[in-house]
Amino acid sequence: MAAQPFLHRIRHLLPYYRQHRWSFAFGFLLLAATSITAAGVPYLLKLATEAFEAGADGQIMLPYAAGMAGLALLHAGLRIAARLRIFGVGREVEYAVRDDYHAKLQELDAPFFAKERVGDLVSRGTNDITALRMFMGPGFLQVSNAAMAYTVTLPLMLALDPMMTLMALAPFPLVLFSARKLTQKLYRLSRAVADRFGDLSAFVQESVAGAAVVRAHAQEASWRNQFAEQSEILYQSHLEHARLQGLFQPMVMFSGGVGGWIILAYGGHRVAAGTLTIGDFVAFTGYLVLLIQPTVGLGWILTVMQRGLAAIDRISLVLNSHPTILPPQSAQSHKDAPLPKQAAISVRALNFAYPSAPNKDADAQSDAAPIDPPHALREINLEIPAGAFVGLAGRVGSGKSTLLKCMARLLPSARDAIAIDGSPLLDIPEARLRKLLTMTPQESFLFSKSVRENLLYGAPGAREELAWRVAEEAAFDDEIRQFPDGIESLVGERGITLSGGQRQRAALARALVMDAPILLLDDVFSSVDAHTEELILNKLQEQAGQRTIVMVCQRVAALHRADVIHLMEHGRIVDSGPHSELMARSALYRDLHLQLERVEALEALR
Ligand SMILES: Nc1ncnc2c1ncn2[C@@H]1O[C@H](COP(=O)(O)OP(=O)(O)OP(=O)(O)O)[C@@H](O)[C@H]1O
Repeated sequence: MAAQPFLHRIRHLLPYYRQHRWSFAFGFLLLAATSITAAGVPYLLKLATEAFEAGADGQIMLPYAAGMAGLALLHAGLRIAARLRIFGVGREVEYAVRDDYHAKLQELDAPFFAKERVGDLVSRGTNDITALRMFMGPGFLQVSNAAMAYTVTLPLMLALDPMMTLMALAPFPLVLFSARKLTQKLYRLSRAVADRFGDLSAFVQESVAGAAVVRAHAQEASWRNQFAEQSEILYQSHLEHARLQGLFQPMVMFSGGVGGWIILAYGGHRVAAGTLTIGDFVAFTGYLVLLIQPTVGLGWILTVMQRGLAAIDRISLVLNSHPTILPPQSAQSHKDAPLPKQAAISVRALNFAYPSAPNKDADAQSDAAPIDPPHALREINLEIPAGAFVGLAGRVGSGKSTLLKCMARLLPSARDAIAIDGSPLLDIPEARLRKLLTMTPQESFLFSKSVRENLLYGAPGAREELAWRVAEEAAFDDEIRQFPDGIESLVGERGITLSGGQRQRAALARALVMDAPILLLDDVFSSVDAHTEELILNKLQEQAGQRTIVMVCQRVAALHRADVIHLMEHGRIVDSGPHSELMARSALYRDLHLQLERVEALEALR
């Protein structure tokens, strides 16, 4: 990564630079004016000294003093304006990159999130974007400042005395040489700090999300030790980074100091010998001081730039990622077509394998042949007529959820593998697909908003009556009435203030709001008692024939009601038929049924 050309690495930033190019150019002009006004002060000092030498009285100093004060004021004003302009652009770019980063996260799909850690993604979106702003704002300002200071001051110094200029700058090549040498190391350490910070954020995120599990297994001490270990690694990375930075900064200051000593020794000797006027000597010293500040800042600039580049590389990993399911090319034909009341689904020779998890020892085993991940779905063929009530049954891990996710286009499939009403699933525009089909996943995720906002999530402008209607269909309305603030009660982050069964019914009601012709339900009754489940199924069955329902279910009562049940085993559909037929001919189904009945009988005893 570090070897990639600079422009290639910052290519994501170029459009933002382009967008603000006039602001940057104006900021740059202001900086140029700042450097010119700064260089004016030593020149006035030279004139004043020369006038003094020529025997002028104190009165004649006044215009010089006033000129210097005026220049200093102008200099301060210009510098403030330049900083405001360039820092402002840095903030604007930070805002836009953060927006794009968030939009990209919304666009990416399940396979991307399967390999990334939430905490690390948060760290990229916060910490790294802040580093990026430092790169774009203060970093850019200091680089431009140094460039302008050298461009304006060096010719003035050379015009005064080329030999003395060369002597004063003699230590600087050493600084530039060491800066070049240190850059790569500084990048490596900056990247390590950012990566370790990402690791720690991911750990903290997991700690918070799994706090109850940690406590339930009495693992607090071990978890604390693991945190301390991660924290120590980050601390060491910071320390190593600071050591390098600490080495460089004094070195630059020392070189600047050496330049000053040379001027004093050599310049003083020249003044004494009468080959240099005191005025030129004073001006020369003033110019050198103007160069020392940006040169001393070089250590800081290098750090900010390398940290910024590390941040760009980390953010680019996300911005360069693409969803595995690409938006359809032939969206036009669907654009204005009315939604059907019901829709049929056909699945042909569908195969699916999850991508294998990244191998931590990949480098060590680079010669080993990659292991093909096992297929989660194999040769699935299904015809689900419009308005059908279909059940999917099978042992744990047999592929039921994967099949539903493929149907909902949350996981990728071959172009001709799944069709809705004859149209390939991949050709249906996203907005239309989400109106055509709603899926309620196994883990019901709720937002930290009110119950009403959660239920109406898919129809934000809808009236409260709709929320109550779907809540009733999901047998959730009575409980909502008992909440302290009724339908306006907050559900807490991820629905933490609700029971598992309440969360499931809230998620089901949220899906019902969409009123889609196809409803895909992934085990939404697992935490709901048998009586409540019965109520919901009755409601759903009242709509039988009106919408197509495909339901993964572990409950006997639900399976009894399905028109047809597809029985899955090891990613295949091994049998299909209504409950009675499967009971008569499938040992696997009878076995499963028996297990489910036992579980339900135990639940009834509780
Ligand atoms: N994100 C994933 N990455 C890799 N493998 C996965 C992933 N999700 C599921 N699998 C694997 O795919 C197979 C099918 O899983 P799936 O969740 O579809 O089963 P299921 O029948 O729905 O199980 P359950 O009844 O427990 O929900 C399993 O072997 C599982 O380990």
